[in-house]
Amino acid sequence: MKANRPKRDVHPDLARERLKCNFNIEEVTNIIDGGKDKTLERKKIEDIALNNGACLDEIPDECLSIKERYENAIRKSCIYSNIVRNEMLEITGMENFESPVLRRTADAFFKDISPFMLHLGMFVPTLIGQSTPEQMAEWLPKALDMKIIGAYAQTELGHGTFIRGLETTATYDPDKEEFVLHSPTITSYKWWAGGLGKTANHCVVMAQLYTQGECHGTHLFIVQIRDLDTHMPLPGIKVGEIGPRMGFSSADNGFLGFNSFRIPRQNMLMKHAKVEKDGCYVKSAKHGKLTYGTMVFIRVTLVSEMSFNLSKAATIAIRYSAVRRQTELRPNEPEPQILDYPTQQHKLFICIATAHAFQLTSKWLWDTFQAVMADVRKGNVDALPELHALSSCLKAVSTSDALSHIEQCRFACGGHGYMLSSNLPFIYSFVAATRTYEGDYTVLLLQTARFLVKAWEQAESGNNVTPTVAYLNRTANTKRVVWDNTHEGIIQSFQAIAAGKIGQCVRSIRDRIKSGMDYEDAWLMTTVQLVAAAEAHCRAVLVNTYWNEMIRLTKSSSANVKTVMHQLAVLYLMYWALEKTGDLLKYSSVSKQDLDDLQRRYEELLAALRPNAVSLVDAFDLRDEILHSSLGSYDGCVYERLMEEAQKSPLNAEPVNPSFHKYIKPLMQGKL
Ligand SMILES: CCCCC/C=C\C/C=C\C/C=C\C/C=C\C/C=C/C(=O)SCCNC(=O)CCNC(=O)[C@H](O)C(C)(C)COP(=O)(O)OP(=O)(O)OC[C@H]1O[C@@H](n2cnc3c(N)ncnc32)[C@H](O)[C@@H]1OP(=O)(O)O
Ligand SMILES: Cc1cc2nc3c(=O)[nH]c(=O)nc-3n(C[C@H](O)[C@H](O)[C@H](O)COP(=O)(O)OP(=O)(O)OC[C@H]3O[C@@H](n4cnc5c(N)ncnc54)[C@H](O)[C@@H]3O)c2cc1C
Repeated sequence: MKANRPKRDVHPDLARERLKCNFNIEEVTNIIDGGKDKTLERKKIEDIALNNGACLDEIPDECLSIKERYENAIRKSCIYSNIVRNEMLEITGMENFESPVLRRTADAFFKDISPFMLHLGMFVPTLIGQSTPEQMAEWLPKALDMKIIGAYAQTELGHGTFIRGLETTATYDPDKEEFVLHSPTITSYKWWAGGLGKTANHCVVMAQLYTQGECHGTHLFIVQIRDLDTHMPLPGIKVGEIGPRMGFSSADNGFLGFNSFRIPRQNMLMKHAKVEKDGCYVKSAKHGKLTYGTMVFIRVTLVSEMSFNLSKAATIAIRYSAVRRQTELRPNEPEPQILDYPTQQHKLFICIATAHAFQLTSKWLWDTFQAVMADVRKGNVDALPELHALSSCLKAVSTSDALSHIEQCRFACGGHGYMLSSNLPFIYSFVAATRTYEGDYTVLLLQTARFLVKAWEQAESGNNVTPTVAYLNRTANTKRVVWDNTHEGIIQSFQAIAAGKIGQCVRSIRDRIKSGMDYEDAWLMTTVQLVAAAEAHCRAVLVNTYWNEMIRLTKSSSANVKTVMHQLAVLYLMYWALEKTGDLLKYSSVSKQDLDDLQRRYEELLAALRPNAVSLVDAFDLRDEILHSSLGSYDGCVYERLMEEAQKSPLNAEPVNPSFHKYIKPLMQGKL
């Protein structure tokens, strides 16, 4: 059901903030979107999706039962998919079905997540990345046209991280030219796949392939699990929803078990390896991990996804902080806007800067991903290890940083930030999951660490290393870098910290081996340091990439846009330098005086950014329908919206709840 929202005048405090803006907001929006044409395209897509009000709910999702919430999510997913299929893909181009604009516009329909998200987010990319041309011709058009709806079922009850340990089996039967899928134990049940519980009729399944009596490790299979007409699970399939969780409430994450369930031979996704009719196994991939390609793709897209979520949280918290007034600074003076407190600016301006850092880095990462994939298609897999290391650490650090900054945004909104109507709890719980799914934080940083240790050893022996670790060639054999408080100096210090930490890991591993440990134990004992080293490497990549991209993208900007973009990037460098003072003292010549100076300059920068704060979040150009926030709407009518949302609580539907007569009154009368 559609809800009509009253149009209100902009709150005078927000109106005054907007008058203070000294830069061209649209120019900054264009930079964030990736160009003027991209902004226009985004607006056009948003207009198509949002101007008919289909996304608005009379009753907030959180006030519905689990079943109602799911049914409402399906209703809206169907409306949204229809718009995507019929109107939006014409604008983005069919090949850009994974366009972040489509993903972001979907947020207007779902405070939480659409049950179809994994269909477009993982099922379709797996078809594209893992199928032969014949398989693609068979399934992709149906999937894009929503004739089949898919999920990605890899994780099992007993194993998520360790893919090689998955237990589901796919045993080839040459007589019938079929694979037999089986779940031999309770721990082998698929668990978690989004959209699997109630929505999907197909899924991609990762299973151990057995043929001619031999196990060939994990491979991907496409499996129909429900009847297309009745939607009933097919015989041999046990499928359901896994139950309530912290977020993802409308995503029907599911479980799935197979009882000797048969699929045709052609349902093994055979781009990188195949099973012939007679059962002969033929591997064509030049790299053993190409079947993990969908995960790498999602890790890459998550960096931009984190920028988006952070920009939403920052917009909410900064608009609210401009309207909220609290505490007298001096007797009898009006209470200041809480945005005037430097402590509030410290919590929030880094969120704007980080959203920019992630957005600019994500575009660069996406281009790198595309280039490496183009090489892989030509048979050259040389750059895959670097891409894996890069996408792993950027996924880990961007999701982790976004999560803690979003929590800061909630803290910055005091009690009202705890209200679901602020939308901050939804954003937080969505982002909390990203730190775990598609590879847990620690696990992915340890993957990057493997690459870094090898790179360090190469650099140590005088060999050139790949571009993202090229700093090792300069710093691997240097003890401490000379501190220099310019942006170049700070970037070099981050590289020196990374090189110093990686070197320390290598020495720890070697020392442990010398004292009698085998390599595995020496590595294991060093993993706390290895995680820290990979994080440091990621920070070095982030500061360097953000800075370079900011300079490149503002080359033809107006002077004031250059200034404000520059200020944000400097803020980002200083914030992290101050967060890492212990490391700087260890790996650079920084002195206490240098750090005191840095702190003072950081505080001055907060003050310099203050007048532009509201306009900087306006530049994210997030429509109210996408923000879903009583605290963050463009007009800043915070108190009216909080009250309006409170009226929607089902508990306010009747003046006296029946439980009064049933329990409270008897208790009061001593009759219970
Ligand atoms: C409307 C439009 C929609 C568009 C949607 C667009 C965007 C979507 C945005 C948001 C998404 C929204 C919602 C999505 C919600 C949820 C989805 C969640 C899905 C999932 O979670 S799926 C399951 C994901 N699971 C994991 O990630 C498991 C993590 N584990 C692993 O990746 C691996 O097991 C491992 C930890 C990397 C280890 O693998 P293993 O086979 O044991 O290998 P090793 O022995 O450790 O390493 C050997 C060697 O191989 C290298 N390696 C490993 N992985 C890769 C790789 N992927 N690529 C290249 N190389 C790899 C490794 O580094 C080793 O190399 P050495 O040289 O050191 O030997
Ligand atoms: C909301 C959500 C949606 C999801 N959607 C899907 C989906 O659509 N499809 C799908 O297949 N899966 C999905 N998943 C599953 C997800 O990919 C896994 O939960 C994730 O990969 C982590 O695996 P795990 O749960 O087995 O954690 P575990 O691997 O058991 O990790 C538990 C802890 O052990 C630590 N640990 C594990 N291994 C190591 C190691 N080698 N060294 C050091 N520490 C280690 C981790 O750091 C972590 O702290 C989803 C998960 C969530 C939360």
